[in-house]
Amino acid sequence: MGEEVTEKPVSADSGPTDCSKAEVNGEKADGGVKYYSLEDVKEHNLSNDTWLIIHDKVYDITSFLEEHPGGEEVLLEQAGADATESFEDVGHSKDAREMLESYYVGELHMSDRKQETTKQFMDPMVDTCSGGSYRRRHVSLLFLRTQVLLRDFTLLQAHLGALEMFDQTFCKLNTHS
Ligand code: HEM
Repeated sequence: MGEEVTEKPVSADSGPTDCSKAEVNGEKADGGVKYYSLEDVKEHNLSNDTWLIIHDKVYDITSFLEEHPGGEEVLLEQAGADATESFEDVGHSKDAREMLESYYVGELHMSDRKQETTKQFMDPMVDTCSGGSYRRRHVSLLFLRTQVLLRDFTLLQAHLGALEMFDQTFCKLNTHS
């Protein structure tokens, strides 16, 4: 293990035009972005060659293992795999997210991406790529909507009460006249 990824740059005329057509094994699509398949990433599961996938991005974190404040072990457990969930479960800081950039090597191939993750990327409500924050946002939105509905319902009840009072007063006036 620990072998190099074969990088075969694609020439402009023969190369794929979008990442869904890009071939695997670190092949470049237009724009110079490299795409790796899940199988490619799996090969980098050693302590001297450690890759991770977080939010469909591929990171070579070999040099970071010893620096990780959460310890080397937790990273090695995820070596060569998708660590998005564990990364988000810990609730890493903004600093930790920014650190990721230094280890970026490419993108996970479109065909290996999970539906849910792709949806998070496309959802304009999401300002981070965090699955946790996606869920939290939806729960709080649901909470807000329930509050609005309850408020509307209370207003409606008050409105109906007022109408009833108006009707009663009007009827009394009519009976007296
Ligand atoms: C390459 C990706 C990662 C980076 C750059 C990173 C970075 C960091 C940083 C900077 C901290 C300090 C606290 C903070 O600022 O949030 C931290 C803490 C931690 N990380 Fe990571 N981390 C990565 C991946 C992971 C993964 C995949 C796991 C779990 C499997 C993990 C588990 C932890 C834990 C448990 C702590 C807490 C340590 C503590 O508070 O005692 N990290 N990480």
